[in-house]
Amino acid sequence: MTVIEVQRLEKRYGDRVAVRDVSFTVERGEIFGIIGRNGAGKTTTVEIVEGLRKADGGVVRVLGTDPGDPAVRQRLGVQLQESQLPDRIRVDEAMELFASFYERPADTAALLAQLGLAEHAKQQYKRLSGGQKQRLSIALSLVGSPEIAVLDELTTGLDPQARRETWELISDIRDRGVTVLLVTHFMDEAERLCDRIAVIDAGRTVAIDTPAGLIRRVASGLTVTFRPSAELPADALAGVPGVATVDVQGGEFTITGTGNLAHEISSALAARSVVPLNLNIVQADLESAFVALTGKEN
Ligand SMILES: Nc1ncnc2c1ncn2[C@@H]1O[C@H](COP(=O)(O)OP(=O)(O)OP(=O)(O)O)[C@@H](O)[C@H]1O
Repeated sequence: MTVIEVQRLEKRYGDRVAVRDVSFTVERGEIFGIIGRNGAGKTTTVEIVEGLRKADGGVVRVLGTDPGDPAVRQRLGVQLQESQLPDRIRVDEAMELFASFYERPADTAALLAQLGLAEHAKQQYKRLSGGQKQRLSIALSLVGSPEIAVLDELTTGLDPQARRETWELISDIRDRGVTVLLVTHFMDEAERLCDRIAVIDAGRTVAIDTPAGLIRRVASGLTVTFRPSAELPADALAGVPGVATVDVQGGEFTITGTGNLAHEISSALAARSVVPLNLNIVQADLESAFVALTGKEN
């Protein structure tokens, strides 16, 4: 069942076009990611889904109705940006305050416990660590027992351990039946967490697929680099099985392709009595797919 539908969305700020043509649908129970580099239009898109901004063109439906509809807002959990809570508010006070906005609030003490914040309930917001603040912002987004949680740049500023813990938390939220719309510019986060991903570039959706599907779409699964131990013509490996492209820069060969690429290359080199020095084999990941799809480093 589709819970969010975005078709040909457009949004301008004055002369600046922030969103040109964004379309995607989110199905109930999935973690749907939106990835793109800074300024691609991700936040503008989700703020329209949240009912915080109005679209200039296109169609947006959330749970079958307009995103601004108060009944929809009751069913949607939105993550606050860090600066939006007063320094002195206590964790439990923030939870009670946000719970009061909802008709069907969750048990705030149980939610704090689930997010590992029970022992910080009486602490002031300003005294929390970055990871604790982030967990509180997730707790606040869940306080209304939402069907959909919209999380924007979830792990920015967290250390690797806190990032991993946050990822587990998001998986848990999904396992409890909440649909998650996740905005991120971290490729590892998207690859690890999301069931499907929309890639947004310069205000347009350029691809929508599973992480594995996006990776498969980019031509080659493997990249092999090495320096030959002896003179090797640039076209020496062109006909080797699995080889898609060969590039030589400053004596270093970079070969993309599929299949048993490293073995095939080593055999071809051995036949010429050449040894591959500094041999490196890299499996394609979402980062490389993203670069191939958008033509830019993130
Ligand atoms: N309130 C605003 N007024 C004017 N321009 C804006 C406003 N908000 C965003 N923009 C511009 O719209 C474009 C898209 O911004 P948006 O924040 O949606 O992108 P983003 O993909 O979320 O980027 P980031 O990852 O940096 O948050 C950018 O060029 C941005 O400068």
